[in-house]
Amino acid sequence: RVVSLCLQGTSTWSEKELMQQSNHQLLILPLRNPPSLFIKMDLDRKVFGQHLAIQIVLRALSANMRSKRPRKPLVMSFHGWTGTGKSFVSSIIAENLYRLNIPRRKFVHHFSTVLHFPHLSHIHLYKEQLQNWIRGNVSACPRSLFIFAEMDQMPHGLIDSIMPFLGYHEEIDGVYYGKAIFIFLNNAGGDKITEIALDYWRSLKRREDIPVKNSLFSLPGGFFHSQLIQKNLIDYFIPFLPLEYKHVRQCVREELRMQGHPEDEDLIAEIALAMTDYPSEERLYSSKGCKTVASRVALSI
Ligand SMILES: Nc1ncnc2c1ncn2[C@@H]1O[C@H](COP(=O)(O)OP(=O)(O)OP(=O)(O)O)[C@@H](O)[C@H]1O
Repeated sequence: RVVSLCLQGTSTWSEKELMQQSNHQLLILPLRNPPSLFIKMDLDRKVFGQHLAIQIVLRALSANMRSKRPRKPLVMSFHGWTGTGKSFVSSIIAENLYRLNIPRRKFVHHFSTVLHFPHLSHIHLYKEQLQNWIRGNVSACPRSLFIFAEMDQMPHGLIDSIMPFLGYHEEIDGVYYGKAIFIFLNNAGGDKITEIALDYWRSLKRREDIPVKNSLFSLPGGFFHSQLIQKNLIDYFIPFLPLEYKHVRQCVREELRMQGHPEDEDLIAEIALAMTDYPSEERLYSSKGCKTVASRVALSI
């Protein structure tokens, strides 16, 4: 009966009231607005070692959501080593933007370069499909969230094809894009971020003291040759720091809890120690972040 769902506005309908509306063609669902309190609680509780990323994400979201009619869509680019929480944070954002437990596939669109755009020779087709997908979904639901994984492997021409949607336009062919949110996930820049974190550590400074405005965020290489950068369409470059022993311990503890096992301190220390492998001398960071924690816990129990 619910033909189309859409997330909009600041309505405070209850779930029951929403269900009563469900015979309408278009069901407008309330967004969490302002979202920052809920997201902040979730990010602070679930994400370890990423104070910088959390801080910037929260500022970015509240700036965008505060405005009734943002002048451009919010575009954030997450950078960092594998397993540091880029996808995790984007799913927390997705979960928190919407108040109800309704399938999020209507509003949250995930693209994986490897999965969705595997053949370079089909790039013209992909461009058209991608533009149509974005246009169609934003015209149905202005507050749509688009998450692009493995952005650094995406063919440049393809990224550039979504450029018109990311800029300052009142409307394009009758569609307003200012409420859409785009998140790009990248490993590009991860080594540089680690280098800076390491410098801080070596000069006995706390990583929490790395300022938000740091040169590390003018990141090089990979998809940065794209027009997205040259045209300044990315609003925030968000660094994900490499995870330390204590963060991996937190991930292991959380994983044990999730898998319903007691918190075995020896096992927590053993897994975290085995995973902290970089640099080879100091063994300060986990080069896989928390990515393999779940399987290691499953294997060890
Ligand atoms: N900072 C973190 N705090 C808590 N858990 C984390 C963190 N980073 C990673 N994890 C855990 O590890 C899993 C894998 O991390 P995630 O997929 O977010 O990494 P990623 O940075 O997106 O990696 P990749 O670059 O390989 O895609 C998450 O689902 C989460 O359970």
